[in-house]
Amino acid sequence: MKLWITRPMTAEVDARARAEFDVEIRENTLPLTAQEMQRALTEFDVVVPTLGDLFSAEIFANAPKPRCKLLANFGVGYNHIDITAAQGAGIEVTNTPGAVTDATADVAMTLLLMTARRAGEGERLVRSGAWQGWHPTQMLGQHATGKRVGIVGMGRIGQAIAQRCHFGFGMDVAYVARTEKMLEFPATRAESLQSLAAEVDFLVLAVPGGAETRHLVGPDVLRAMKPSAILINIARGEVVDQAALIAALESSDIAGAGLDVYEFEPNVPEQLIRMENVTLLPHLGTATEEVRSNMGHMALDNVAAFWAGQALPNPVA
Ligand SMILES: NC(=O)C1=CN([C@@H]2O[C@H](COP(=O)(O)OP(=O)(O)OC[C@H]3O[C@@H](n4cnc5c(N)ncnc54)[C@H](O)[C@@H]3O)[C@@H](O)[C@H]2O)C=CC1
Ligand SMILES: O=C(O)C(=O)CO
Repeated sequence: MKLWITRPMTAEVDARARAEFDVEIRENTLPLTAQEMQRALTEFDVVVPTLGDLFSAEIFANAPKPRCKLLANFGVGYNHIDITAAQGAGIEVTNTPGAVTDATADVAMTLLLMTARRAGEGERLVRSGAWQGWHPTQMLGQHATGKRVGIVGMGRIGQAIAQRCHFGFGMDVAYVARTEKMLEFPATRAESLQSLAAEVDFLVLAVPGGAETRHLVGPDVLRAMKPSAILINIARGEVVDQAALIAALESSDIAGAGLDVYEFEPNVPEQLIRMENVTLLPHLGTATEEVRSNMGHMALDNVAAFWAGQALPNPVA
């Protein structure tokens, strides 16, 4: 079996891959080009892609009889792969659920606290040398403890965020979901995203990306939010209509935003970069050595199961 790992992984994952498989590890850290995706489908039996590798229907259509039989995605989000087209081409897809959950929830809390407490702005002030010292009304932010948080996408990460908000910060938790969730702490299911947006201090996005959630948060939802509210997005950039978000921030319809992901990643609009009330992180959700190793092992477990003819541990859809 020929395996292609499309980015360098942590040392332990690379070492395991080399020990267990006939593997080529691509040195480049940028997304695959269309030509490389064709190569992935025609020259390898199994490929480990990741976010940014846009395996569109067109890519699969251009490789009608692919050698590749498994895309073992590195990451839980798989909105960059057209699953229907992959399956139509006889290619299975797996992902890495669970390995990412706590780290991504931690980054959601980082963004929430940094934005509410103006931590990025404060850091920039200290580094600039312009800080003139403490005084009672210096850089007043928003108190987070005891406030109301609304979670959009009450899955693994959404629930881990809700848990942190409830147990760590005594927040009131509300959410939108198709079904009521059985949780170990109190949380209210809102009737709609619009009504949730209207009643919370922090609106946190944790839904998968893809056509179904594209621009889920647009002008209507942003207008419904309180002027004091903060939007947090750790999901996917396109879940938010970025132009509408910029407009809402510019007209003070909302108080701020904490973003780990962007609609046209890694392109971040100048307007957002200029705003002091926006915290901007470079898609750091799972960026720890431990978590990236766990994700890599999970992807390789799927590869190994596939090659042994066993049931795939983490098939998507
Ligand atoms: N910033 C980062 O580095 C990371 C971002 N992510 C993103 O987070 C997403 C969620 O991951 P998990 O929690 O593991 O997935 P999950 O599948 O456990 O949870 C997603 C939840 O969203 C719900 N949902 C889907 N559409 C919805 C809608 N329109 N309204 C309300 N709820 C909706 C689903 O029913 C599910 O409960 C991933 O798909 C990925 O895009 C994941 C890991 C790291
Ligand atoms: O797992 C994902 O979906 C990510 O965004 C990065 O870990």
